[in-house]
Amino acid sequence: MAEVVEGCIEHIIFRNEENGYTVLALHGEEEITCVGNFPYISEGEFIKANGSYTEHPIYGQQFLVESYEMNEPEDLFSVERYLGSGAIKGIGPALAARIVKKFKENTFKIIEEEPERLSEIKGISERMAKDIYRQFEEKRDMRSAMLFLQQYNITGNLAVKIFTEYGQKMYDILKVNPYQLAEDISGIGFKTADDIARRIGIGPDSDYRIKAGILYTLLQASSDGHVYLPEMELINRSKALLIADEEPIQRQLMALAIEKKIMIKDTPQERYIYSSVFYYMELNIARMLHDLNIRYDIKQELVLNRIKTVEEQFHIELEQQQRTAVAEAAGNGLLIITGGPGTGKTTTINTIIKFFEAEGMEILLAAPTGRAAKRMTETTGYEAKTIHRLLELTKLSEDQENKYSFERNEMNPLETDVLIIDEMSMVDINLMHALLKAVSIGTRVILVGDVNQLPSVGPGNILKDIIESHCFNVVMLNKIFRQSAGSDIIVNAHKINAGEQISLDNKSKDFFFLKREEANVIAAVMINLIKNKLPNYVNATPYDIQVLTPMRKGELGVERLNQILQQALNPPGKEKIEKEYHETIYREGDKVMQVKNNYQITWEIKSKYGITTQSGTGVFNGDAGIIREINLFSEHLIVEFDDNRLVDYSFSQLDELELAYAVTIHKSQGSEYPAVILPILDGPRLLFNRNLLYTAVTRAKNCVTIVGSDTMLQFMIDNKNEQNRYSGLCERIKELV
Ligand SMILES: Nc1ncnc2c1ncn2[C@@H]1O[C@H](COP(=O)(O)OP(=O)(O)OP(=O)(O)O)[C@@H](O)[C@H]1O
Repeated sequence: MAEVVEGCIEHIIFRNEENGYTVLALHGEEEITCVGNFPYISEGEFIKANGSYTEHPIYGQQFLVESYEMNEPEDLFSVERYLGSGAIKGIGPALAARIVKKFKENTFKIIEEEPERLSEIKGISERMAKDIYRQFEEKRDMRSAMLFLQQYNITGNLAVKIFTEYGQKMYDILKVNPYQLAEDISGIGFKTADDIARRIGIGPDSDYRIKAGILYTLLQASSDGHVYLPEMELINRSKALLIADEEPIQRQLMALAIEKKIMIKDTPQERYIYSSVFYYMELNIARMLHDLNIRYDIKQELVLNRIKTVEEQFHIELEQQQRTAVAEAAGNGLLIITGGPGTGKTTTINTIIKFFEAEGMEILLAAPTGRAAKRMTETTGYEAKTIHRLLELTKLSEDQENKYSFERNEMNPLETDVLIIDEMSMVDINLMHALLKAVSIGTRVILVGDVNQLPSVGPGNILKDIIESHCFNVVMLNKIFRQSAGSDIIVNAHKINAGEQISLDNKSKDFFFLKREEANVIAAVMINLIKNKLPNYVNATPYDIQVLTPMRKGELGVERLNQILQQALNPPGKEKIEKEYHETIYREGDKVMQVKNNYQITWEIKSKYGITTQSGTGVFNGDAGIIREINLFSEHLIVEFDDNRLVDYSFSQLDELELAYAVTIHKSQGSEYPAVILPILDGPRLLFNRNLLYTAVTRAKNCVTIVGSDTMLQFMIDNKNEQNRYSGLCERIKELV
């Protein structure tokens, strides 16, 4: 039942700064605990709140606030309390008492209308009087802005961000073009802006709306990996989003092109539409690649001698292709090395490093993810960084949450003679652009990767486009070495890639197929494998065994499998604390994965006495860990990642974590696991392709077990149709020749 309570905020018990969720003690006729969304409210202020009483299992009776308004404090005691509460910096209880004693019931009026009179009070200078006035105004403005935005369901940090960005202009912008918010403020997308626009009464055919819808459609396409869209596809998608006709969309396309927000690229066959940012990125990448591609005059003999030394050192003989790679690396500014698992990429990189080292050259190594960089460090014996670290990522400012920039760029390039990047298939257009900007001409750049892996999560098809342009030196390694040839994981990966049948007779030591035709049976088999069969076989813990699945949804999708596997592998227990967040239960002992890059979050490594011995920042998309501790009172949980790194998450950051008993094959890119289980039964035909299966199989170091349907497995091997990605880099590179 809706009720109204009124009173003074005695004490703020808890506040989540992210979303404004607050627990406070309200002093009215009686003491009430109120919970709800109260950003920007201070102790000592007066509110009148609508809501209803609820019973919390631990904290007892609470008043759940749905909406509230500010009341001016009425009696002198309350005015004094408010002023002295700390709400206005520089005024403490003693000064508040003096102010109220002098101005009595006119106190607020004086502050607002004749603030200079405050300096009549001992202890307040003219400057301070001005400052009090400014703070008072700011608070009032911010508060009215908060209340205004609350009508549109914008609360917490987001509301503060909007007001901080626009100030008093906020009202005009909201009235005329709320779509501006989607462009200026991270955290507001087209949907939110459209929602605000509708409530404000902006018509569905407003020019601003159509333009914003087109830009949003391009943005959405980029989250599917596209760099541009063909015109008709863009129009059709925009029509569906905006529920509008083609004509106004065509018109606004032209307007956006004039404003230089989009670029139109005509080809003989089709017209492509880019967001301007991506268009220039693509163009610059193509140009920078050409600029780097310088020929060096290196004596073949020298190269051969060096290779010989390395061969003696490692007791191997390089294959012809590997030799070519070393010679090309020595003689060219740009080289691409590609090959599947076990084809000797690492061995080639190591020889290249030795060559340049002997030449006295500086060498830097990097890879796109933390895990890939770690692996590169292990296999080369030289420190490899993530590309982000290499480029010295910095945050622009505290209030611009997701805006990052790199210290290393064209003004301050990397100081090195040689740069080797591994796992290039995971590098998207943004990262490639940032990377190349930081490389000066004359640096030798060696890009290594497996072009048959799934393309990057972010937009673009960088590695493939560079190779297919046929404009640069590419060495393809395709021989599987003897050591690797003993592994059916590697042999089968190559067969899958070539569209050949693989043997499913289970005579292998590291590649198994268990035919099951029902989702629940498949789930039960997987549990048995993880709990009982595989740990001993691969000498690993159940946590090291990773289930990889093609989809998020469905009976064998990530979401359902995580629930089933959580229940089987980490069931609830008296001693295990859990927290439910957005319909997921996070429980102590759960396996979780960070699902976005967070460069700011800190980690610590502690000694057994609990003393921090090492600390740093950054947890990256794809990093997996275990929940060690959940604290319901402080609303935090602690996750332990690789190398005993402990990371403290507040509950409001739980969006960054997902259960990771099962993860999608897409998310597993760049990671390796001792053992992988693949449930393959049924799903969208487009998704079930060779590329996906190949990526999944190559994630396993020691053992792959496929559980499911052999027909579907064969279908995947036969299905060469990769999901289409619109990317124009290959063309841009060719155009510049
Ligand atoms: N020329 C060679 N002669 C003999 N063995 C080789 C040669 N080159 C590589 N190898 C061996 O083949 C195996 C695979 O090589 P390497 O690790 O370099 O391949 P890779 O392409 O990096 O593999 P992955 O992508 O799976 O890490 C290793 O055991 C390596 O020692």
